[in-house]
Amino acid sequence: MGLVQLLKSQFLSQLIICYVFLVSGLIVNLLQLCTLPLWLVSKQLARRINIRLGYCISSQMVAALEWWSGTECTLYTDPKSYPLYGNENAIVVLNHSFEIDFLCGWTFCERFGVLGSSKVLAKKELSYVPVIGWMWYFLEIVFCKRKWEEDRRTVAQSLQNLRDYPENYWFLLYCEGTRLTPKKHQISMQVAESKGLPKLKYHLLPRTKGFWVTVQNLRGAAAAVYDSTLNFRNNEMPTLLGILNGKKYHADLYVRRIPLELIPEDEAECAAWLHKLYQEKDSFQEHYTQTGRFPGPIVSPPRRPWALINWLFWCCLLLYLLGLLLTQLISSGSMLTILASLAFCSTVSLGVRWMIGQTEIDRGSNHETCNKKLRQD
Ligand SMILES: CC/C=C\C/C=C\C/C=C\C/C=C\C/C=C\C/C=C\CCC(=O)SCCNC(=O)CCNC(=O)[C@H](O)C(C)(C)COP(=O)(O)OP(=O)(O)OC[C@H]1O[C@@H](n2cnc3c(N)ncnc32)[C@H](O)[C@@H]1OP(=O)(O)O
Ligand SMILES: CCCCCCCCCCCCCCCC(=O)OC[C@@H](O)COP(=O)(O)O
Repeated sequence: MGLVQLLKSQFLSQLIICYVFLVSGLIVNLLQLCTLPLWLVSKQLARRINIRLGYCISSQMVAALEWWSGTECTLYTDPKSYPLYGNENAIVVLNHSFEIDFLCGWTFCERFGVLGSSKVLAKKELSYVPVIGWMWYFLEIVFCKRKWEEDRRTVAQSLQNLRDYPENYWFLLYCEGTRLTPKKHQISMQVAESKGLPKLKYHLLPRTKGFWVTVQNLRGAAAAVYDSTLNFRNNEMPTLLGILNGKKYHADLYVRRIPLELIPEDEAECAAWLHKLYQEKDSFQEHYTQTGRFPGPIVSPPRRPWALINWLFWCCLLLYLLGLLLTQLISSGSMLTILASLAFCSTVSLGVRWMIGQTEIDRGSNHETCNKKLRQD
């Protein structure tokens, strides 16, 4: 193990990264809160400011992936579609099999200049996660309770609000609705069987309602669906803790651009279209397993320096302040202040560990396994 790798694997290095992320994140959340009155005066300006503030947070995680762990991301796509990426609104459909799939998504957003404005249909529980969840509130992220009776109205309304969004965005949709586990896969394939649908080997059966409502409400605002299939080389199952440890992974993403006009308007036809899409996605994963690559040419976008620059800025500022604080602490010699500082460090460490827990599949929800309709079936 080299010296740099040894440094990356040290608890202290990781604690510093977490401290910078948490403290800068809370500062940004506070600044976002301050933009609230501006929404009344100029909504579009408030949105543009929040895009940049949001970037300060999400790009730190991208920097950890790209610069700290050195993870490489390869894009397989049609060169004719490439110039459109980042220059139009799009709905991204991505497989939900890995703990850091969202982070790989963010990396591509960063490389195409839409990181600050990127959107997702996220479960409501994530809106309570400090820093990220609170940031999402100001970025008009669409939350769902995964209860269609309630979601059909709220999700449609939130999507309508995005129609006049001032900057290009990608709207991410995990149609599988939850992360893939063997148990969830088994149940999902029982549902497929009961509906007379072909079984999928690498995906859960897609939930079609969210996709339909998204396409219908963003028709005319989004130009295309980016069908995206992600996998990692060497059968790796990457984790956020691995990234913080400085472990390097290699992600491969296969993207097909499908103009939105090609997607049927009728709900049942749209659902059938999505099921067919997932059968195709399954065949791409099979191809990957067999050959170690996706079909089509590689057109990889380079990483940009902005995420690193933002990260270095926050590191310098917050480590300087921490240094000042520690110097005062040591010179004061007060036992109480020293104990309070230790308690602060432990809180940062535990707080971020809890946040990282949100990304862990083992701690995931039991959505699917406790689906009411399924139990009735
Ligand atoms: C060039 C580069 C391109 C791309 C780069 C890639 C990406 C970058 C893009 C953007 C990045 C942006 C942000 C990323 C950052 C962070 C994201 C992090 C995480 C957030 C993700 C989540 O939180 S995922 C969870 C929430 N999302 C969803 O659930 C979406 C999918 N779900 C739906 O659409 C649902 O339909 C619903 C939520 C709208 C409603 O759910 P509900 O459960 O109430 O309804 P159902 O859909 O289940 O309806 C009932 C029907 O389902 C059938 N059923 C029952 N059991 C199952 C089962 N196990 N599997 C499948 N189907 C089932 C049931 O029979 C009913 O059938 P009907 O025939 O009656 O419809
Ligand atoms: C700079 C690095 C600092 C690292 C610490 C940051 C930790 C913050 C992480 C919070 C990110 C929250 C995003 C979680 C995304 C996710 O994957 O959600 C799961 C859902 O889709 C589905 O949930 P489930 O039904 O449970 O599978």
